[in-house]
Amino acid sequence: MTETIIELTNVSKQYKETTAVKQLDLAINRGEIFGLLGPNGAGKSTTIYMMLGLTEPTKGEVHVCGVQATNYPIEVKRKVGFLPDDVGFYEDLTGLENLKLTAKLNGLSSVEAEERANELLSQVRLEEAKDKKVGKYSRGMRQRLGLADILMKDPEVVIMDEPTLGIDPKGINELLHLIKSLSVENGLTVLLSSHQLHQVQQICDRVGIFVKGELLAQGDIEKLQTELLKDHTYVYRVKVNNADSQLIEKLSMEANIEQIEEEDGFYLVRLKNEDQGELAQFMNANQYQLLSLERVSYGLDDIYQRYFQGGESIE
Ligand SMILES: Nc1ncnc2c1ncn2[C@@H]1O[C@H](COP(=O)(O)OP(=O)(O)OP(=O)(O)O)[C@@H](O)[C@H]1O
Repeated sequence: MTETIIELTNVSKQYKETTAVKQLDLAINRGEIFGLLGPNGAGKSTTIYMMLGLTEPTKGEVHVCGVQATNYPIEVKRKVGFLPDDVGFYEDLTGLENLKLTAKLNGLSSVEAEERANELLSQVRLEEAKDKKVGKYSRGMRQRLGLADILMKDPEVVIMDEPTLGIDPKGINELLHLIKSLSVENGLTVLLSSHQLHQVQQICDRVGIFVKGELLAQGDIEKLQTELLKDHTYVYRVKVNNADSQLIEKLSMEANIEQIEEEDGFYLVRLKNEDQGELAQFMNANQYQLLSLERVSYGLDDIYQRYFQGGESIE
């Protein structure tokens, strides 16, 4: 049976004139990896801070592990591990020494701390670097140590804000696979934010697409594909020999035309249905010489790049 572990109900966050998050309903299930996907400024960090009880929603309710996050942030902190942008470690101490300190702060004895720290270092694949000073770690290694640090308190949920930022491609792959295996092995619920579709696509069970504070679509990648691609099924790339300034205006008055834009000397025309014959007829009737007419097939990545990455919302 699925159990909701993070639940946002009609949540909005207003900063003066900026609406950072708008009427957000979101339910994340225990054990799943959920990706908050969206361009910069979409409202991902604000949403995460509200889940952690670090900022108060202007409207709506946030529950995490059954706790009302806004009123009980300390309770939430006990159950949720948060990996911030850059975890503050003692740079002059080794990875192992840093983790042992965290373990002791969590109430473990010296012997237990040593044992648990070593266990976690091997889980995050840092055994070989455990005696190296953290100041010498790469960003990817720091993030992995950060994960070990939050796993020390056995959290039910791990939340990460853009965890792969500033890491090289190999490090990104290692971190993403590590997140996936930690979630599977420990039954951890993971929420991570990212502006990179191909990253969340690799490991997330479900993804929510955020644009300008609104969750425009959510579901597994397959569902997102279907939902987002359905609006982009009938797109044609058209080349006209004698195009003039009136072409777009005239064409947009045709019944079957949903949208038209110019790109690199071509027209990209989105039709309401498959009837491309109407397009050819229009050109003929208006004395435009059609040089080419071809169907464009989009992938999810194309749509994300085109309509979301730039911060525009889909029509
Ligand atoms: N403390 C604040 N005061 C005023 N406006 C804010 C504050 N925090 C965020 N905002 C605004 O709210 C909107 C959402 O920001 P948020 O940081 O949540 O987006 P994001 O998706 O996490 O983007 P990024 O990846 O750039 O952090 C932005 O327009 C931002 O400028």
